[in-house]
Amino acid sequence: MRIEYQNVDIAQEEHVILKGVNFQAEAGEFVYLIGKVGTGKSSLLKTFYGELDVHTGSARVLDREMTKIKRRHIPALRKRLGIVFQDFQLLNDRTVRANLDFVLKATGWKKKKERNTRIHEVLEQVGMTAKTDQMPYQLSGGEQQCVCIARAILNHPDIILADEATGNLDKENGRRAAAILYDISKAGTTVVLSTHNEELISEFPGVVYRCGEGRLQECTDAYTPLLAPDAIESKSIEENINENN
Ligand SMILES: Nc1ncnc2c1ncn2[C@@H]1O[C@H](COP(=O)(O)OP(=O)(O)OP(=O)(O)O)[C@@H](O)[C@H]1O
Repeated sequence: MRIEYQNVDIAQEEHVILKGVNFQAEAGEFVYLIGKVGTGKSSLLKTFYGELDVHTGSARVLDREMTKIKRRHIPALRKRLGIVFQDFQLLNDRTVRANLDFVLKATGWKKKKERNTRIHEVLEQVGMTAKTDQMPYQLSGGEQQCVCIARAILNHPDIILADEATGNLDKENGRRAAAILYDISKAGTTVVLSTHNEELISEFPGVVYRCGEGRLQECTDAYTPLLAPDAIESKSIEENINENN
């Protein structure tokens, strides 16, 4: 198991946002975190990369117990995670290549030739090699998000955490970002994607967790009727939609 939480409370300051969280994600799994604004999706993701502390229950991320992790061990953990934010956070004063090179240099890639090869590989994976020497502001939002995904996969992370990675994008670009993340998960990386766009779930099926009313609940099965043609035939679409809400 790459992430395994048992009975973990997620709190902001003194206020518990999610109580008794149980959450699991394995290698190669595509996991959705869904739920209304302010229900705790980002807070939960932040605990996975040590941005928000947890103190209760058992909270394993890779080989670390997050309730006991020391500050000094967090950078090593983060090297094994790829993090994709909604607001891109690319460095606007340098090209796509230089953005990616910056991360490689900071994570110990000494040889320029190897860095360039890796940059080419990740940009190819997200379909962005044509934009290698462009500045971020010369790219569309969707293209910038693809570069962010490329940046997140540079060091072959075990887990990708994507917080509303499709949220600022129009429908087609959101779909494109989700498709890239989905392919990455099929190659063995665990992907956890928080999203408001529940339409993605039918196209890119995965494990679904819903945040709401201070709890996190797995509800993958609630989506199976929408995915299985037999189940859809035996019920009206309205019935399926009502069931899933
Ligand atoms: N730094 C903070 N300090 C105090 N409270 C916070 C902080 N960040 C978030 N919160 C509160 O925690 C709750 C959960 O916020 P969180 O950002 O995790 O929700 P979310 O489900 O990710 O929302 P969204 O869909 O808008 O991103 C909200 O009530 C929010 O006001």
